[in-house]
Amino acid sequence: MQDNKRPPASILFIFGGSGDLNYRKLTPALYNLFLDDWMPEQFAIAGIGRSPYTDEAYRQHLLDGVTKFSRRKGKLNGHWTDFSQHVNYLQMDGDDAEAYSLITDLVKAKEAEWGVHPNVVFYLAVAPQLVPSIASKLGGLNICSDTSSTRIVVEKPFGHDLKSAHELNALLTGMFAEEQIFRIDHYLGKETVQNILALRFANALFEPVWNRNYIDHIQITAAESVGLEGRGGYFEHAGALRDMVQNHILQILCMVAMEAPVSFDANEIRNKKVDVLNAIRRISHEQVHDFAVRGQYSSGWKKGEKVVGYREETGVSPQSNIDTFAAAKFYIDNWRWQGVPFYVRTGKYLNQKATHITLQFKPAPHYAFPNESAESWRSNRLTISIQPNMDISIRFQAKRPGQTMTLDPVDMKFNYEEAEGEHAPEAYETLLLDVMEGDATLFMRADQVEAAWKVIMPILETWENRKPQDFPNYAPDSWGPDGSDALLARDGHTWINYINTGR
Ligand SMILES: NC(=O)C1=CN([C@@H]2O[C@H](COP(=O)(O)OP(=O)(O)OC[C@H]3O[C@@H](n4cnc5c(N)ncnc54)[C@H](OP(=O)(O)O)[C@@H]3O)[C@@H](O)[C@H]2O)C=CC1
Ligand SMILES: O=C1O[C@H](COP(=O)(O)O)[C@@H](O)[C@H](O)[C@H]1O
Repeated sequence: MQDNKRPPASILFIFGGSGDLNYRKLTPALYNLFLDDWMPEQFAIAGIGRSPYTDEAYRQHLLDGVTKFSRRKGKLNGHWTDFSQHVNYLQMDGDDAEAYSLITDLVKAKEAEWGVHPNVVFYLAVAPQLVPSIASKLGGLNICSDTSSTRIVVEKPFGHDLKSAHELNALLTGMFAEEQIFRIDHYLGKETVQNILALRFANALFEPVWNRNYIDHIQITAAESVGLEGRGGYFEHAGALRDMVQNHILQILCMVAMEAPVSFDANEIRNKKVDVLNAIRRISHEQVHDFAVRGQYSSGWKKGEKVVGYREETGVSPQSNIDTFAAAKFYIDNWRWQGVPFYVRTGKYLNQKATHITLQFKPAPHYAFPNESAESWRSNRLTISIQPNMDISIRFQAKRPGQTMTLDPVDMKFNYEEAEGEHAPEAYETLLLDVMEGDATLFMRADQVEAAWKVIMPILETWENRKPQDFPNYAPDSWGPDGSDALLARDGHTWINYINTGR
């Protein structure tokens, strides 16, 4: 057992307690924190929704989710009964102001029972249109004026565009202090994403070459092998650029490109990241065609199974112009990154589930190896695999054994799980623990969210106004539309598809 410093006494209210996110992610994460001894000594969890559940039926429903989705799978360690005694269900409509007395009553009861004033966390795992109504009612409760112990967690998507994100920020910051607001981007809770900071700033080895003098270009891929999984209704109002690039991919890009922080203070890290977003070159609507590519999948075959096209998915318009694939090229106009393109892409139904970052180094200044092709320099790169593999590998040229000076690309690899010998926590475990501890480092600040929207607005607006002539334009199991390859080919590059193919 680790010697954990547990958070103080806490009550978590989960709006959307009867929903999918809680079932699949939040409760499995909380239960894992409990098994790993990270939950507070005194804690209570109240799921909130309109659906009727008795406490017992609700706990049974959550156990089903834990059994299916916990990283521990079958090894649940038999402590569910202990854990579930801390869980209750509050049947209430978030739009009904009167019903909020259920919340204040529970806080008072726990305060009396525990003899301490607990931290109170309101987790809004509900559709975005419900957030303003619930947040305003919470903002009116006395407990929310205690800025040190009451927190509100807001799920993605944070706004639909720059204007709505700005309005939502105004509403939230009108009721809560910024330090009470935790805007989730679950990629920031992933171990391998956090490890980018350790790799860069805990080692003197990499930082000297981490700039325009040595790096030719950077690729960030967040490929998904799954399709919509019944989320067509949501995706029709989102698209891949909104769903993945505005948040997760731009946050990864910030981790790769930011300057060294002076400390791990939440605001210090977030200042450095927002500097990156503000330095991303704005592209005009006319330039979008040269800098971004969109795609939508057709029907076809996925690992031997017939799958329907996006336009045939439930909840999707047969004429839909929504992007299920997005790729873009960004430049960061600052001293470190001037002239270095950052290529990013994401898509549904692609060939692999693979999220990775590749830093392609420049050619050596003089290449005295006559047997090698002009392209050999491309073998010099560093790849950070975020998922499903969790590793960092450096590819470089080495001499092939024998009497001639012939080179082969070889990989030097660090595998996170092999090295650490234990299962890494899920992103939501890390983030929920941080919320209970009041550490906002891995959460988005208001200005970060808006700066990220500013980066993608020209692309979004252009795509919304100019309908694509060629949708659907990629097949399931592929790597996206031809235009995505053309985006890099124009600069003389190709996508590095999957680090484990050995290419
Ligand atoms: N599911 C996932 O994997 C992910 C989800 N998210 C985000 O999390 C949020 C929730 O998503 P998800 O769980 O999938 O959505 P669901 O549709 O599964 O759940 C919605 C929840 O909201 C509750 N709800 C709806 N109306 C009210 C109301 N008037 N008062 C109280 N509760 C209400 C529903 O409960 P009831 O019907 O009982 O009232 C239900 O619990 C969304 O913002 C989504 O984008 C983000 C990342 C991943
Ligand atoms: O936020 C989202 O992320 C998931 C991908 O998350 P991952 O942790 O499995 O990589 C994506 O499928 C979903 O569309 C999006 O809303």
